Amino acid sequence: MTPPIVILGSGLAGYTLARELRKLDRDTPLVILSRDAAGFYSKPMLSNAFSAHRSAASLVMKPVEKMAAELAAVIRPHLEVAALHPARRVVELAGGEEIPYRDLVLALGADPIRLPLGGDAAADVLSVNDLDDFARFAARLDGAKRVAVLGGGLIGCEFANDLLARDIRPTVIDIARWPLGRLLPEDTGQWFRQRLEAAGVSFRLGVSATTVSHHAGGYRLAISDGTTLDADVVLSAVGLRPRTALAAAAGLAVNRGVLTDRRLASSDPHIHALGDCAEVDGLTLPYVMPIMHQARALAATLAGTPTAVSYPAMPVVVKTPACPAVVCPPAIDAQGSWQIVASDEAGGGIEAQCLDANEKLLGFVLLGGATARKQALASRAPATLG
Ligand SMILES: Cc1cc2nc3c(=O)[nH]c(=O)nc-3n(C[C@H](O)[C@H](O)[C@H](O)COP(=O)(O)OP(=O)(O)OC[C@H]3O[C@@H](n4cnc5c(N)ncnc54)[C@H](O)[C@@H]3O)c2cc1C
Repeated sequence: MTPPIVILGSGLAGYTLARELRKLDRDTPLVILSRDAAGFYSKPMLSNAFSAHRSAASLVMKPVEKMAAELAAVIRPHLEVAALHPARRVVELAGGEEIPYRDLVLALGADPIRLPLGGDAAADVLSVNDLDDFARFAARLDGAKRVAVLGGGLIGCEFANDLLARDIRPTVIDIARWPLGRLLPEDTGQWFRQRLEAAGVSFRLGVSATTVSHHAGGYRLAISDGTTLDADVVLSAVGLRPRTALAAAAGLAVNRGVLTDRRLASSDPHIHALGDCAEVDGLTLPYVMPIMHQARALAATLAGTPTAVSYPAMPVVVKTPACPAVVCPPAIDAQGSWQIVASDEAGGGIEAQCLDANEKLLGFVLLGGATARKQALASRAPATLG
C-alpha cells in the first residue's frame, strides 16, 4: 500500500492544504499530526476576540473529529513530532513511533520571540500565538486593569485595541518611534498612534523594557529610559521565529524559515513546507493570504500537477477598530518614496503611496475611512511574487 501524505501541523497552513488537496484527490491516504488539540480555528480572531465576545472554546469552529471526517484524514492531536528521517521517509514521534510517508509537508508555524528580559518575573510574560495561549491570557486578565504590551507591531496594536473592550487601558512599549514601525512610514504611523491614544491606548515609544519584577501583587517593568511601568499582566508581541528545528536537524536547508522553491519543495524533493515555518523563494510572509496561495499550488503539485506559487499584491488588514488600517508594504529592495496623497481629517482618513521615480505604485497605506480604497489600490500594486 502507498504510504500516506503526512502533514505536520493543524493550523491554517496544514488544514488549508488538506482542504485544497481533497478538492483534487479524495483517495490518497492523508495523515495530519499536531501538537495541539487540532480543532479548526482562525488564528487572526485571537486578537479581536474580546470585542467579539469570544472565549478560547468558542473560537473553535470545528472539532478534530469533524475535521477528520470532512477531510477523510487520520488526524492525531496532542503529539509531538521528534525527528524527521528523510532517507527512510519516516517521521518519528516523541516516544519512538515511526510513521512512513509518501510526501511530507511541514506546516509547523512559528514560535513567539522572547526578549532577553531580566527581573524575577520575566518568566510570567505571556505571548499569544495559539488557542491555549489565548485561554491562559484571558484567565490572567480576570480582575486586571493595567496591561503592558511589549511590541507595537500589528499583533501588539491589535491586542491593545482589543483590550479596550474589556475596560483595560493598555500601554504599548516599542523601541520604534511610532507604532507599526515596520509597516507604516512616519506620518501615517503618528496618525495611527493618535487615533489609538484617543481611544485609550498609551504608548511608550523609542524605549524598551529591560526587566519585569514582582511588585505589589502585580509587576513592575524597568524601561530603558530609566522610568518604570506597573502592570497586572505583561503581554509580549515582539515577533515570530519560524519553527525550523526539526528541518535543520534532518539536514534540510533552512535560513530564516525552511527554505523552499516556488513549488514549496524543500531541499528534499519529498518534503514540502508552507505557512509561517516556510521561506518560499526568499520570502517569509507570516500572514493568511500567502498561505491560501501556497496551499492551492502545493495541493496541485501533490495531486500530480507540479505547480509554482505566485502571489498578487496582498494588502494586510490591521484589525484596530480605533483606526482601521490596510498596509501593502513595498518590496524590501524597492526604490521609492512615500507621499501622502489624500488626508481627510474630517472624514477620518489618510492615504499614502510609495511611488518610484516614474510615479509607479510600489506600496500603500490606508488609514481610517481611506481603507475603502483597498481594492482599487491593490489592483495597481505590483505582485509580491509574480
Ligand atoms: C494574534 C494573531 C493575529 C493575526 N492576525 C492576522 C491577520 O489579521 N491577518 C493575517 O493575514 N494574518 C494574521 N496573523 C498571522 C496568521 O494567523 C498566521 O500567518 C497563520 O495562522 C499561520 O498558520 P500556520 O498554520 O503556518 O501556523 P500555526 O497556526 O502556528 O500552526 C502550526 C501547527 O504546527 C503544530 N506543531 C508545531 N510544532 C509541532 C511538533 N513538533 N509536532 C507536532 N505538531 C507541531 C502546532 O500544534 C500547530 O498545529 C495573526 C497571527 C496572530 C498570532
